[in-house]
Amino acid sequence: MSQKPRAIHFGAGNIGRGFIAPLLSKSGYHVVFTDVDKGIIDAINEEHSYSVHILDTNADEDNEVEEISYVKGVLSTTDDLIRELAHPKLHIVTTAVGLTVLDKIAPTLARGIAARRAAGARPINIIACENAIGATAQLAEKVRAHLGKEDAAYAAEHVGFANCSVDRIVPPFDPEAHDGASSLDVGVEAFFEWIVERPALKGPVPLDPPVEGMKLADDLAAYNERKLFTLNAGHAITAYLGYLAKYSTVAEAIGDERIAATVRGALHDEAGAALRRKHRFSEEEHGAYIETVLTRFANAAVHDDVVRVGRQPLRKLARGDRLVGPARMCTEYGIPVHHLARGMAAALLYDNAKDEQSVEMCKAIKERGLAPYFAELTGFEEGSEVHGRVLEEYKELEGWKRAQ
Ligand SMILES: NC(=O)C1=CN([C@@H]2O[C@H](COP(=O)(O)OP(=O)(O)OC[C@H]3O[C@@H](n4cnc5c(N)ncnc54)[C@H](O)[C@@H]3O)[C@@H](O)[C@H]2O)C=CC1
Ligand SMILES: O=P(O)(O)OC[C@H]1O[C@](O)(CO)[C@@H](O)[C@@H]1O
Repeated sequence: MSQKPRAIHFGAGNIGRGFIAPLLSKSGYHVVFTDVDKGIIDAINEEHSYSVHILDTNADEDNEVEEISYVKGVLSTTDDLIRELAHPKLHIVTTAVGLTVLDKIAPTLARGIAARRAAGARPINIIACENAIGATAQLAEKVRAHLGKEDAAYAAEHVGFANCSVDRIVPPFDPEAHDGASSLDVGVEAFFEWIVERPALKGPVPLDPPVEGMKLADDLAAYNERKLFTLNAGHAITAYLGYLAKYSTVAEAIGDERIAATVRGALHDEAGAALRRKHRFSEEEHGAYIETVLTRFANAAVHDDVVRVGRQPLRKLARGDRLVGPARMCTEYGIPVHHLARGMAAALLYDNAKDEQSVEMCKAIKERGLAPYFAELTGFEEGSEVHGRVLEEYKELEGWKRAQ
């Protein structure tokens, strides 16, 4: 039996296989993937390895390939997973399943924690690598709801729930377009950033062994907001405007000067101005961060569909999320929002019959009216400046839609 420290990763999808597991594996952890998808788990247990293709027109070297080996898979619906969660060599549990799935994995994690208490096992850290501020805190609350009193007391002492900011663009990968690639392979951009909340970690800090590429921060909130309100905000605006203008990928959409101007304005003059005020990022440093983000969007080597980046518009229009979040921050600092208003309007026009949230949103706008619905969704009251501007932008963008 391997004496390596172990990591369990929930969600053997793009970000799991393409970002988190590779860092853990390269740092000396034996990675155990768990997923509801039996096809992926069976493939992992047949191959025990796969390749990460670095696809980046911005990188010095194109088509670099990293081999990830010695991985295994466990179906998340079986008791094998509880045995894995109770393993004495388990150090870390990560997730990349989607924010809305955290509810579903919480009872399993609670059972795993109870089994660790019964076995007197070592401390572990749980990190939810989802696109949201405080995703791990949300998971922790859901897990605690399933713990008895003694298990909760054990968890408080021995289980770290650390929030993080997770940034790497990993769209679905087409193995057929790459010689010799397998169905488990993934295609990623070269850039990555994983920042974890240091004060929440249990046991040795940095982790033992340290995870190469995992940065630790005492003030995660600043990095979290910087990422969500820059990369994700700009990405979402590019995707929604790109969809309206009938582009299929983010790289194509950002190549349209009308879209690029809106994204630049939203990131530099609005979200960026508010982030600099709140978190004291220097103009030079934050400007460079935004420019890197824009260069990443233009990377045509990763084929990133606007419908992937725009998926679930209601989650993206939630109050603390990537569009409304920075707009609210702007209003707190008296910064007018023109470009972000256009981005929110484009999100409200996202009409994709294959996306459940888009269907729900379009139906609600039709039945309840745009003005009250937008106010209810975002908290921007009817009659407020932002509300009025979003309505104006919506009307103008309807013209884009008709023009196609
Ligand atoms: N793909 C990307 O570029 C990035 C994604 N993220 C975040 O990472 C998370 C995952 O995104 P992707 O990897 O793109 O999605 P994905 O769809 O490729 O992977 C999610 C995986 O979770 C599995 N899953 C679903 N329900 C499950 C359950 N109950 N138990 C165990 N596994 C389950 C799915 O079968 C799938 O394999 C999302 O929160 C996303 O916002 C964050 C940064 C980058
Ligand atoms: O994964 P979500 O939250 O649906 O949003 C897509 C976003 O996530 C990413 O995949 C990575 O941060 C971005 O490409 C994009 O902004």
